[in-house]
Amino acid sequence: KEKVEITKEQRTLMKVIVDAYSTHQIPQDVAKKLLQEQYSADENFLLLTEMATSQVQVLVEFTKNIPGFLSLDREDQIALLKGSAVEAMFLRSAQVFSRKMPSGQTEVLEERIRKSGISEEFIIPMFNFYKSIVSLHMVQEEQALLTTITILTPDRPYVKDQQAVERIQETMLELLRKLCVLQRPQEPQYFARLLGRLTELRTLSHYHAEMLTSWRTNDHKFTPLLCEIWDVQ
Ligand SMILES: Cc1cc(OCc2c(-c3c(Cl)cncc3Cl)noc2C(C)C)ccc1-c1ccc2c(C(=O)O)cn(C)c2c1
Repeated sequence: KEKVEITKEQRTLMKVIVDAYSTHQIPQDVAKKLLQEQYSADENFLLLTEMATSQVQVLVEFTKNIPGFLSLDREDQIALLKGSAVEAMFLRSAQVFSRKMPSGQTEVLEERIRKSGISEEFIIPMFNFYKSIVSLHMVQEEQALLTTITILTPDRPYVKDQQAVERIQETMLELLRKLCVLQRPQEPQYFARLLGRLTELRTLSHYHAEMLTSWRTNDHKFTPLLCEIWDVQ
């Protein structure tokens, strides 16, 4: 039986990442709007756009706290953020469905996503993904590390120094592997299941590109930040 233990520096790394992950959250006033605004498809789209914009700001702040990220080439930092934003946001929005948000916000959020002009062909895989994340019952350390690993994917478009990204990602993968072994000794495949979700995320981000196109053909507007990070308009 492999004797797994977390080293002191791994514990420090874990604390930095989890603190950053829990500190940067969507502001309450944005989340509260979920319950207030009325329910038209346009109103829902507008709210989701506002949440996505806020989520990107949260994501940028979180990423800056990933040890080693700011020492990467600046253009590579941008390429990693642009390449991973949708995947990180799907992970984060899935986690909203994992932990019940206060006062029925989760149900309202689901309704607003279902009624925001997204066609059924994308709604189905999106909510299947949410279910697959909920079923993992991830703890916060796992959520934070899985998001970090997604951001540090070396083979995103336009990344020049992939080795530098790989080195940091490997540190995070090793830490997550140990955590899984320690937290779930009865589930030896749990780490592999977590990484399997990253494959699902890639598929979702391809669907997402089509979602954006169909929204745009219906003349939906995005915010400047979303246009920049998603290369639309
Ligand atoms: C729930 C959602 C949706 C969202 O984007 C909404 C969108 C998406 C899209 C879709 Cl629908 C689903 N997943 C990922 C994408 Cl990126 N694609 O385009 C849009 C907009 C531009 C219409 C962005 C962010 C959140 C989100 C995330 C975290 C929290 C949170 C917490 O952490 O406590 C509390 N609240 C209310 C949250 C809301």
